Amino acid sequence: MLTVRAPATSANLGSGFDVFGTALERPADVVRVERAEETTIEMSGAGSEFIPEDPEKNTAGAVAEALDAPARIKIDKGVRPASGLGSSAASAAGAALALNELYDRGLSRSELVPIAAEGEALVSGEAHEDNVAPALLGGFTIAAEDGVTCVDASLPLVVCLPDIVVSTRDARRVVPDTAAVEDVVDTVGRAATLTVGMHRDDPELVGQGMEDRIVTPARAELIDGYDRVREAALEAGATGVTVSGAGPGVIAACYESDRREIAGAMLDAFDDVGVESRAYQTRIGGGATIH
Ligand SMILES: Nc1ncnc2c1ncn2[C@@H]1O[C@H](COP(=O)(O)OP(=O)(O)OP(=O)(O)O)[C@@H](O)[C@H]1O
Ligand SMILES: N[C@@H](CCO)C(=O)O
Repeated sequence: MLTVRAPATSANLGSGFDVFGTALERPADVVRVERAEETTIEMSGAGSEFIPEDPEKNTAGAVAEALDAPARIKIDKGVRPASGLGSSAASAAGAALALNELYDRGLSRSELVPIAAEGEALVSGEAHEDNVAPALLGGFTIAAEDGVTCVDASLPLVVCLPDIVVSTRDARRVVPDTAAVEDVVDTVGRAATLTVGMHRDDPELVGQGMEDRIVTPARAELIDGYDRVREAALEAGATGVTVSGAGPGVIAACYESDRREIAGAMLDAFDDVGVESRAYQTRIGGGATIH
């Protein structure tokens, strides 16, 4: 079978709601495909018992449909669903790259972004591209109306995933409909700072740019212990902390030398509020790869 490894991703990064995303070096989904008369999906791995194998309800199935590429698809989940680590997007991006190759469709990775986003539309109601873009292209991505821009960054990160489920669909319901002009001005400044920080692989600038007054405060309410975990990470040396994607994952930017201490502090802080969690010491990585 043709095999693709598709990385977890972290969307928004605070100031870039529905626009910014980064590929993570780990964890990842492994998607295997072979030609078939009709699409079937077999799931295994992290949280796979909660993911429908019906192609009409699975992000990989939506991609097979969009590419008119029926296949037997096997997905080994490294990324638990409803995590804020782009679980649904990893399978969609992996399937898009794999089926494009299997059927010789000849589409570029950029052209596959809107196709993989069909999978996101299936599960969250909107075809936002901020997870599938980095999952396909790697690095730090800016998914805007006019297309995706990619920066080849490799900043160290810690992502802590509590044993809480927050679905993207639910987390989108708490996003405010309006924002005060001064908050929009603050967001523009922070988003610009973060973008420069990514170009320079500068943890301080990226950390400053991860602050957000508009979407993150509403989402933080859905994550038990968020404020405590954020404080603990900052005290341990994180340069910025925010909700990863729609949550419940929490992401910290940092220097490599502080990663281990930050991971421990975040785990302890979740533990203090009675929530089990696991931490990934990772960095911004590349996009999906064919094996
Ligand atoms: N192949 C798939 N992998 C993961 N989740 C899937 C897949 N197909 C369908 N789903 C469904 O998508 C939902 C998980 O997607 P959701 O967007 O809520 O989480 P996420 O991708 O981990 O988070 P985020 O987008 O915030 O990073 C679950 O309801 C799950 O059953
Ligand atoms: N930008 C999306 C990412 C989650 O899939 C959100 O925050 O809702």
